[in-house]
Amino acid sequence: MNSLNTAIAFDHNSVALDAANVTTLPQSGRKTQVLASPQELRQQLPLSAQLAQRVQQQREQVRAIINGEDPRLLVVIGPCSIHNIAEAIEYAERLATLSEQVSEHMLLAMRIYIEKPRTTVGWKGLLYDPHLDGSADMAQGLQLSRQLMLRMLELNLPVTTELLQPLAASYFDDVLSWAAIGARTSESQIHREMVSGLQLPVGFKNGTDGSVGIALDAMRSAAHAHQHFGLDAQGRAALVETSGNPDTHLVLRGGHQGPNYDAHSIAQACSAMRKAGLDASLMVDCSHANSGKDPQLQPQILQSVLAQRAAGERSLRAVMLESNLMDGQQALCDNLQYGVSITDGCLGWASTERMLLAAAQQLQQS
Ligand SMILES: O=C[C@H](O)[C@H](O)COP(=O)(O)O
Ligand SMILES: C=C(OP(=O)(O)O)C(=O)O
Repeated sequence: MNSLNTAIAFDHNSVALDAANVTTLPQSGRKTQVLASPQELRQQLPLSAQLAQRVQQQREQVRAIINGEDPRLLVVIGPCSIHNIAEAIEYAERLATLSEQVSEHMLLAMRIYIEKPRTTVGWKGLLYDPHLDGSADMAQGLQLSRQLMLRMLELNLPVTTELLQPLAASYFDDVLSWAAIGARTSESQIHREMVSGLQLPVGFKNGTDGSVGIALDAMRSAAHAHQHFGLDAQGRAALVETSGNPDTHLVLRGGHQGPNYDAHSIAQACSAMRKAGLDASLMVDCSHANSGKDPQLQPQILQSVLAQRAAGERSLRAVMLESNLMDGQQALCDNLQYGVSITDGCLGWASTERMLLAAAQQLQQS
């Protein structure tokens, strides 16, 4: 077992799994193990009243930016995925310091991405496999993920993530200030239903093929009340009733045809949103298909967003950036380099800091 995420200061007593917790349904081909319920995890790792108030304030700030009432730029930034808790905390401490320096012009929120949607197969994230060795210790994945998010709140950083597995959302949604629905799931009714029950701002990404329409349909669906299948607080199968989420927006992340952050693509997206009766509120993802997965291109994509804002484009309210302690990416192996992503390539800290300080100055002048 890789000891990467066991030798840290968090105390993480995994929920003991005994034979009674392991079941195989007849003729199903599936073995199941019982995990802590959302309520149990929240009781074990509670959000204090003080931090709960902080989350409410962070959500209000994100909402105000997304709805165009606060002129600052929302910057959702951090590693493509979290695989090492100590590295994530070091990154967060640096980001928290930088956040204070740029707060007049930008709201920095950290990516705590614990679930990764894979094109085919691959490591699926801290939640699923915290030891990085296929042992799938999800009991510990749940604990480590929530502990890390609480630590981010103590550092005064808004916590953001991609909500990939709808059944996992209630383990974490009380601590989040913003969430993404990824390119591979924006078209999914199940994800739209989940978003309709969240009390936080959510960005729907355009599809991997570049289609923006699916994200706009998603926003309209998520604004509605739904009844759907899900979990209750005790982790039992439940009918879930939601009231609709009005705080959603579009995330442009490029597609198979190339980037979609240029002025023409932005104008097209805004016009489609208005035609659909939606507020034209956009985040540009400077990574993924907008950068062709070259992390070093992210500063120039951010520059394009800033130039468009300076030229009067008011729909550009947020950006996403993939950044880590060190540049680049590495394959998952036994001898990992410190601070380097094991999923998509990231911009290293030195370039990240330079980029954001320069951006803050530009925003001041515009
Ligand atoms: O953001 C991360 C990746 O782009 C996404 O998880 C898909 O990764 P994959 O194509 O390497 O599976
Ligand atoms: C997987 C991600 O993005 P996308 O859904 O755009 O591929 C991500 O932001 O980590």
